[in-house]
Amino acid sequence: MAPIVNKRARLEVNSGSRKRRKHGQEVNKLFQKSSARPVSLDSLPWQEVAFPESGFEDAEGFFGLEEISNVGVVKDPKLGKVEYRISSDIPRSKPQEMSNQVAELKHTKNTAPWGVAAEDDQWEGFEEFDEAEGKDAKRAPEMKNAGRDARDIKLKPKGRQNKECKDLSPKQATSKALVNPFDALTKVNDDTDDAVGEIDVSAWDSLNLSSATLSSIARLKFVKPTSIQQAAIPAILDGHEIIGKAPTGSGKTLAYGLPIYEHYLKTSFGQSSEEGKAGHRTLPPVALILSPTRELAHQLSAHLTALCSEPSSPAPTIATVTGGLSVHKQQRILAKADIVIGTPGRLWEVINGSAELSKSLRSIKFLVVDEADRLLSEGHFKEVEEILRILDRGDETVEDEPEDDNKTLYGKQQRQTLVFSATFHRDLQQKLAGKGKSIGGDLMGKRESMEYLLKKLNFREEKPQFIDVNPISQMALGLKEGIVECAGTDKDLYLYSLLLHHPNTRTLIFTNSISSVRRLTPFLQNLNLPAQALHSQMPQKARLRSVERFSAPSSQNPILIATDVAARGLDIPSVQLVIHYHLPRAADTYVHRSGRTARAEKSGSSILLCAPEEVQGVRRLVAKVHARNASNSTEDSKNFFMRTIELDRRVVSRVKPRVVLSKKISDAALAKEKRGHEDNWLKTAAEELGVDYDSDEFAAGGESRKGRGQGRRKKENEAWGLTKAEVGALRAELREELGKRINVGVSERYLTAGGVDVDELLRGEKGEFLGRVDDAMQNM
Ligand SMILES: Nc1ncnc2c1ncn2[C@@H]1O[C@H](COP(=O)(O)OP(=O)(O)OP(=O)(O)O)[C@@H](O)[C@H]1O
Repeated sequence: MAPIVNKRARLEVNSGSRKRRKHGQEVNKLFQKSSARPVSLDSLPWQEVAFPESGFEDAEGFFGLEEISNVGVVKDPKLGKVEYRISSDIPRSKPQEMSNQVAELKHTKNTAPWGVAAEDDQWEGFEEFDEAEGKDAKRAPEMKNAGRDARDIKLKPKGRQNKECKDLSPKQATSKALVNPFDALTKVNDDTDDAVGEIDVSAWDSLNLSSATLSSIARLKFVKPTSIQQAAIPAILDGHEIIGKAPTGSGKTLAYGLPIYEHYLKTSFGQSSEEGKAGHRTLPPVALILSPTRELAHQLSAHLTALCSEPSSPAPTIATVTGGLSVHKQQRILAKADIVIGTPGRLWEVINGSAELSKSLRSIKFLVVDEADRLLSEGHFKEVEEILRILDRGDETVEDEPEDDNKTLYGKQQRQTLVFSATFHRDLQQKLAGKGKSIGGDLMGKRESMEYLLKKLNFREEKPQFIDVNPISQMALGLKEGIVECAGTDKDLYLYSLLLHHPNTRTLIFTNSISSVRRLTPFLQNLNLPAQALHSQMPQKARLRSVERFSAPSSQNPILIATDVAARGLDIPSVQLVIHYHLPRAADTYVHRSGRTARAEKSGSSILLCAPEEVQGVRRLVAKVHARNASNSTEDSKNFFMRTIELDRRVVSRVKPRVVLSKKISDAALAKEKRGHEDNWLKTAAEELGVDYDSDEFAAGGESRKGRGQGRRKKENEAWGLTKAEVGALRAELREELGKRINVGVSERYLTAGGVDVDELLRGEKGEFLGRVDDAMQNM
């Protein structure tokens, strides 16, 4: 007879006495308590039952059986499913103890060798599970395999069963169209499975989450909910609509992600076995999540995938719909999705062309608008509006439409709209908070209003709940802010010097323009710094590749130069430094850019390179961003939200030659590239007009033109005019410069050993604020 693979949970090792039976029942009760946590089958230290030395020869058929002690099997009353639980009230057996127990078992006469105590088996749930859900294809693989012939079962290495499932559900694995660079960011360390059992998540108890969700949270090792999660989750689970405001990096994604998952689980277990047999959920999507950028959409997808990868629970299919990928492919993926995440433009394109998709999205339970102030701002709202129009289209025709089961499940009237951001415009915020007059100075403009938001988003509730977990500040607590003053023409020099002062630091540099990203990337690469570019005109794959390289744990000294496409929502672990190469155009942009560091209660620095012509702007910025802080601070502290950082001028002047050389080389390459594009364009235009085109003549004409930009054009022409040999010579010179030591005084050392303690400067032990907040406010 072929061996059977099976697993059994065992509460009591020995059988027999009434006393022991009673103890077993008491133990079982402990597993019903909320402190008992669900665990995934694979995370348990299953022990193979050793073949008995004597007396049980006829037990051959049970070879391959694995057992576990002190694990309860209980039925989750909320989800109606059976699960494995461990309790901190019951000490877990160590492997050694377990093998002792097995040894003991071998000599216990009336106990079967595979660990099932003949009388004392407290576990009665398996049969119930089999009966109720026996045909459900979504059961944990081990459960499905129980009792089957091993020839039908693809065995995985012991202790690593279902590993792929941990990273990605099978459905996700097959539907995944593109490698998501954010997968690595949210992947849970598989090697610490055992430790998962030790994570105490009792701090989440008050949120009333199902044990499957708690199990996921334990796997993510989130010991307690963040403030926004604590406040928003119960309200969402109670069916309310939410406008949530919380600082950057404070866990807003899971504030809506957890209720979505909870709802998904609830409705999935409610599916009929016929639907289960079909291999995927046949219900419409649970949620539609709108994101302002492609990168954020992919990151949200990875974040939710990590949450929803509980091996013993069904996993939702998450479809990410962003520009840069094939519409048809995305339509196919979307058709099977349980959770849809997308950027509004592409999403609209994809669903607009399909009546079926539009129809199924009209039945969503949750509409999430992440980074809402951005998505609802002028210039971006149109596409969101189009999507809302599609979602609500059925409203007028609802009476004519035949009754549809899907609608009764997530009827349009039951849709919950959830809106989140770290920043909201001042007027809107005031109105949402139900306060009268704005105290002024806080972030934000004038256009938006409560009525505007309510009207635009078609909230079902008359007044959604406004949750603001930190009315004082949008900035993360662990963030230090600083300013480096320099001439506008010296920004490249100071940027490089600053980077030298931060060796091995994951640094994100923000600029206001794509052309600056294009220029600074080769400039830093020439200086042997591994800079990556990110801007909206890059092809999608290159964008994802840049993020992937920047966030790879193995990257040394990673640097990403980006436009504000990376300012919102990106959650790249261990970004320690954000540099604003240009003063951001709006105060909320400054908040979001700076929020790429100091996330999840970590610390980080945000440093602004400030040219004299930007000083007024910086003062206004400080006044806006820190106004509320200032009004809550003591007289002494309120002047120092941002500190000036004095870089060692000797260092700066010594690195200048290499900076000049690197600039010349990158300018030459860019000028040639630009001229190449222009030439092509002009040649085509000239051909169409039937005139001759001479590029030198055109360049000379450009040079002779007077007015604004003349100096820049002249420089561009000079850079373009450099020959290959001249560029080669510059490169050789630069190599030599880079090989030189930077002598910074009495003790000669490489700069990378850390000449100036920028952190000390940011702590305020040196340096002084560029402008007083109160002065700045007077100047507004
Ligand atoms: N309860 C928790 N405990 C510990 N870490 C958490 C918890 N919830 C979320 N995190 C982690 O905190 C980080 C930031 O979360 P998230 O990206 O959701 O922040 P956010 O508030 O949306 O930020 P932003 O405003 O910049 O978009 C993530 O790495 C996430 O995994």
